[in-house]
Amino acid sequence: MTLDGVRAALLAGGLGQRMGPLTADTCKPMVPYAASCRLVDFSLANAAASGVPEVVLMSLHRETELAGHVLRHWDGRTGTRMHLGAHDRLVREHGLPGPGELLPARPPERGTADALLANAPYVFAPGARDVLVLHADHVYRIDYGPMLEAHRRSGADCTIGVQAIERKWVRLFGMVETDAHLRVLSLVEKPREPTSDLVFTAFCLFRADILREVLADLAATGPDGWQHDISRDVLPAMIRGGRDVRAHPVESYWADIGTVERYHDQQLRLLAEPRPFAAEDLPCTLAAARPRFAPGTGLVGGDGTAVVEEGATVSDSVLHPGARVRAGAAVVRSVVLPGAVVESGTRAVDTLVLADERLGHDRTGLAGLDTVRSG
Ligand SMILES: Nc1ncnc2c1ncn2[C@@H]1O[C@H](COP(=O)(O)OP(=O)(O)O[C@H]2O[C@H](CO)[C@@H](O)[C@H](O)[C@H]2O)[C@@H](O)[C@H]1O
Repeated sequence: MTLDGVRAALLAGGLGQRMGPLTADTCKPMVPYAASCRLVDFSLANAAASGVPEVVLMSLHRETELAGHVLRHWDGRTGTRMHLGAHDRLVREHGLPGPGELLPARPPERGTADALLANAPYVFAPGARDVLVLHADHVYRIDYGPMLEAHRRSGADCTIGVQAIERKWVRLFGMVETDAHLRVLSLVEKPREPTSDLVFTAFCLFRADILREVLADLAATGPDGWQHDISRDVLPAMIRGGRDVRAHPVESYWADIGTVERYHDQQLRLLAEPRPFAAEDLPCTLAAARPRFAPGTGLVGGDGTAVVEEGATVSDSVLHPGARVRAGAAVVRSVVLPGAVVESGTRAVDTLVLADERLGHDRTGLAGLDTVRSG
């Protein structure tokens, strides 16, 4: 099935400042994940598997690397075309810039709504009846088909993903209140004292004409009249203005990877039963071979791409392709990134082992990750 008349707009421009050393040399969407892929691959895999005809990549930082990855692995996959926004023609006619060269910089953007405005000629080009907003740092598996079906059946102006979570975490998200018919009554971004368990999963479907109109109205208030954000401005303006905004409950596993801690914890969560992903469902772009779940050991980059030497101990961990754990080393509840080496006689516990360090001492916990890089 294809999602006719849907164009996805992928938010992939955040700096990832809360990702610590993981984003020192790359942008957040390109951070390795789940022993098989990069963060951006999850939303792209969902789009491709759902039959979204076109995805507009809305990136800002380290665009060349991201654009190269997206074109190489995802352009044309199951018929889904990747569009690089303002850079699309340039890259398709002249190829990606060579080493040391950059794609032309774009003016700074203040929030997610600015990304839509800056990419308006591509997001709103003819052919899009609905715009599907996606994020490059979300780990989940979904078919957007049933969501589109509900959206079109209800005639909503916008349909947003929602998930019920523990009340104490709601303050970190956009909080949603609905009526019994799933009509959204309010969306409050990062509420201090939450009054609902429902949060916005941040992927949503807008009627393209309505989204364009609301963005134009907000832009007309001047640069300081709003916060340039989809959750803080666009959706509240629609709700206030009496537009029909509906909630689409997401029951399956969904995680937003915003911090180093989430990055660590949610990868270990992949190992817990019920497993959110089977190995064959993980997008695979880091190596040709799929990773495997090894009982007790964890998730290991496939077919010799991650090496656990004889006499090494690895438990409940994620080993990316190119990682090596030497004989006599122990890795416990840790994530070992591509190319990282854990030397003999050392213990890595509840931590991340980065690519450009050879871990030759004991380390427990995530604190101080910024200072242990040696590369
Ligand atoms: N100009 C730009 N161009 C391209 N990409 C950009 C961009 N500005 C930001 N982004 C990207 O868009 C995403 C949104 O990030 P924000 O930090 O604004 O929101 P947050 O993730 O906290 O909450 C949001 O996501 C949670 C769910 O995780 C919701 O509950 C909440 O309502 C919602 O605001 C990030 O992935 C960021 O990298």
